[in-house]
Parts: sequence; structure tokens; C-alpha cells
Amino acid sequence: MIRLQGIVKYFHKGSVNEVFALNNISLQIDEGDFVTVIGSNGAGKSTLLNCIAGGFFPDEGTVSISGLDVTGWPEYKRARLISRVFQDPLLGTCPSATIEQNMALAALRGKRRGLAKGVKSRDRERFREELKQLGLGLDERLLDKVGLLSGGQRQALTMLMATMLRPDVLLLDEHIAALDPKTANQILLLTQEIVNQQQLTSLMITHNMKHAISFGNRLIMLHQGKILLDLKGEEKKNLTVKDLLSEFYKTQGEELAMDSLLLT
Ligand SMILES: Nc1ncnc2c1ncn2[C@@H]1O[C@H](COP(=O)(O)OP(=O)(O)OP(=O)(O)O)[C@@H](O)[C@H]1O
Repeated sequence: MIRLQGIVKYFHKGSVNEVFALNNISLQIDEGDFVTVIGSNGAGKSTLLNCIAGGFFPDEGTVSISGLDVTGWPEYKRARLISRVFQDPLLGTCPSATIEQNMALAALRGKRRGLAKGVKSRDRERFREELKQLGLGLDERLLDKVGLLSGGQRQALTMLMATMLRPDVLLLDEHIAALDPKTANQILLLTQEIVNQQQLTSLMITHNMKHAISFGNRLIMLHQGKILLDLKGEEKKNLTVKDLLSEFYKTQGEELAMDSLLLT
């Protein structure tokens, strides 16, 4: 479970460049919730994920995960609770290490990492079985360097690695945005499968309203650092892109540049 209480985040506070990125966000995300997060550019989506992951500390408010107050915890300390997948497939893996070495590192998430002598054969078999489930042939390429993989293969591997040790929280920061539509769809389906299988508590930022509606059990729309919409269950299931847009305009009372949200 994630609990955010009165989160306020400024950038460059007190200067002419001051940005009020998160405006008193209070939010409780229950165990097993899969939340899609949408909002226009600069709405505060990544900042919100960063406040949860520890990339930024809030100026005010508290963050708790699984009952632990992690507000003052640095990012590395939160890593035992949180896994994060970014837009750039290059960020989640080490390109100069092999697939099995990357997976062996992922298996140590949040633990003290030493220089391993090599991957044990028992682990290798486990990795092979896990990779087989992706259906991408990576189970035959354990000794290939990750830098040789395509963006989609790499992002699939990153998803697997991020969830090898079940995280308390999975943060997906536009993790399919850099992929072609077909691959993006495959990674989304893989995401859904993993999240459902492990009953993960997850937040997924997307610029695609259709994805925001069809994935997850809860949808949050941010604008100017505030939560404009928070829908779950049946309310979310029955949503259409048209509804979502009209809700947005209603709450705002103005037409905003939503082009990027409508793309694809
Ligand atoms: N490190 C930073 N330094 C200064 N300003 C920042 C920083 N990170 C974010 N901001 C500002 O905070 C606001 C919220 O940014 P954020 O990246 O959270 O938005 P977003 O909703 O993720 O946008 P996008 O969809 O464009 O990625 C923006 O005005 C942004 O310019």
C-alpha cells in the first residue's frame, strides 16, 4: 500500500523559475491496485512517481509504503520496496553484461551486491524458464550481451527483472513510449500479465487515454500538480475517451492542449 499525505513539491523555490509541481497531493493506493496516471505535459506525473521512489524529496508531506514511513529514505534504500521501469529501454539494464548477468543482478535487488564469481547453474535454469515465458527466444540467448537486444526485447527483459523479486510497488514511467505500436502493445500485455499474476501495486504513466482506460483498476488524472480525477471499479470500466475528455474540460472549464493524450 502507498499513502501520500499532503505532498507539496516545488522546483527552484523562491526564484523566478519557481515551479509548483505537486500541490498538496493526498492519495492512498491499496495493495494490488493498478493505477494508470494521465495528464498533460508538465502536469506532475513523473514528479509524483519520483516522490514515491525517492528521486525527489517532497517539500512538505509524507510518503509511506507498506506501512513504513519512507519520506526521508534515499532512493537506494527504497529500492528494496520499489521497482521502476523507465521510458528508455537503455535505463533498466546494463548493456555490456550478458542477459544472465543482468538477471543475476536483478535477483539481488535491494541487497548488498558483491562481485559474483559467475551465474550458478541452478539460477541459469530458473532464468531460462522465466525468459521462455516471454516467447521472444531470449531463453536461447542467456550469454548474449544485453546491448545486442532490440528496444522491445530489452524492455521485456527489464519488466522481468523489475519483478523477479516481487516489489511492494511497481512504477512504470511511460515505459512503452519509446516502442513501436506493436511492440508497445506486447509489452503492455506482458505488464498486465505480470501485474495480475503477482497482484502488484502499480502506477503506470501513459499519454494514451485508451491505454489508461483499458488497463488497471483505477485511473488518476493530474493537472498542474493536482488530482483532477480519480476513478475506480465500475466507474473506470465504463469510461470512454470521450467521457474522459469531457470530464477534463468540465473540471478545467477551459480547453487545454490535450493533443498528446489523443495520439494513437
Ligand atoms: N528537476 C527539475 N527541475 C526543475 N523543474 C522540474 C524538474 N522536474 C520537473 N520539473 C517541472 O515540474 C513540472 C512537472 O514536471 P513532470 O516531469 O512531473 O511532469 P509530467 O506530467 O511528467 O510531464 P510530461 O508528460 O511532459 O513528462 C514541470 O513544470 C516541469 O518542468
